[in-house]
Amino acid sequence: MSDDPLLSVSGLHKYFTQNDGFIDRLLGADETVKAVNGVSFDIERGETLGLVGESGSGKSTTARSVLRLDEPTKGTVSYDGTDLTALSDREMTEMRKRIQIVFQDPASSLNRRKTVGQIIKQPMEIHGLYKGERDARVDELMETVGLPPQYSNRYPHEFSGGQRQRVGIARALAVDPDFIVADEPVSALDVSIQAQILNLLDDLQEEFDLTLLFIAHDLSVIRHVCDRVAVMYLGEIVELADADELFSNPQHPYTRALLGAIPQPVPELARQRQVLEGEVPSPLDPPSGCSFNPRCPEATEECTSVDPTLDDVAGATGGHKAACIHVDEFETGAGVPSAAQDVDERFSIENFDAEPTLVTDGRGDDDR
Ligand SMILES: Nc1ncnc2c1ncn2[C@@H]1O[C@H](COP(=O)(O)OP(=O)(O)OP(=O)(O)O)[C@@H](O)[C@H]1O
Repeated sequence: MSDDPLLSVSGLHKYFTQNDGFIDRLLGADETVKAVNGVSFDIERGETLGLVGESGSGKSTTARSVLRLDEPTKGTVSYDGTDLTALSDREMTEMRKRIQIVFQDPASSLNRRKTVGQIIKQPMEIHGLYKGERDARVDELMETVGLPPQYSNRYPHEFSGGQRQRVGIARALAVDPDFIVADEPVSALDVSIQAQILNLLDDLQEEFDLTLLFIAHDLSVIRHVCDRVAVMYLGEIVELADADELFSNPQHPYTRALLGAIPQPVPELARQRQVLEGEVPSPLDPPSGCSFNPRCPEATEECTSVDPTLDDVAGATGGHKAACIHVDEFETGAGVPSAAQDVDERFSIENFDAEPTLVTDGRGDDDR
């Protein structure tokens, strides 16, 4: 870690208060959803940090709180030395030129009534950028993301799912940001199209010197694009490591279980894997002690009362941390023997060079 990360998140909390009904409010019966509960991480310039975990673990809320799309309850978010949580709304709007987001579902995140050209142009208009050159810039951005510029006057429904996500990426690039949050950018897409979009993001990162926070629930996707990975469970980071280290030497039982969920073609290895049973508990009523203990195959009595902190893994390199009181008792590198190899095969290079085909029949569903 350098002393000068682009993004530094410290002690971030986001609690939602639920008191839906009139009676609840009258009785003061608030219920607190601890969606993000004390998360800290840095992202270096030019780095891609992956945030992974099951649905409901708090990944999107972490990203939204970093961008102040949800106001953080507590904690600091330092971006290039500026504490975002202390900025006025006007200052934050100004800062959003530098920080953009790509959403999961391009179908719902693009305005159906606007042409893709208008959609890509809009951030430039909001921020008063590229006056007089916006049309030319739309064409250039469409080319950059692999879409023919002559289709800029078409509507989102005339494009396929993968192409719509390219439009979402072009929109994010329009204001020339240096940091992009990609919130499950390929989850809604077919696997072969996922590879194209991941490859595009890889290329763009290099071309535009981007720093990325990449959110996914699928470790295979994370493996392909991320330099480092933070594993989230019930609002907390339970493991943080370089991507190679995480895949070859997973420490937290939750990470091991997530790795075990990656499809395993070798029957012998498939039998060895840990199965993750049950669901993420409600953040309205988290378990005491380690929040993973009710589902953890390694849990002991102590785990029901001791809340583990995210500590350095003994003997590991590259800032590998895990939040588990039993971590030093586990066998090193004993996660899922060929998980890394499976993932590499799934996103093999053959999947990467397919040219996008534009949908011209108006259905726009050929590559989802
Ligand atoms: N606006 C909100 N009001 C109340 N609870 C919320 C709100 N937004 C999120 N939550 C809750 O916070 C928890 C974390 O949700 P979040 O969407 O951040 O998880 P996630 O890991 O991104 O999952 P997913 O992949 O399904 O989006 C969930 O229990 C969710 O129901």
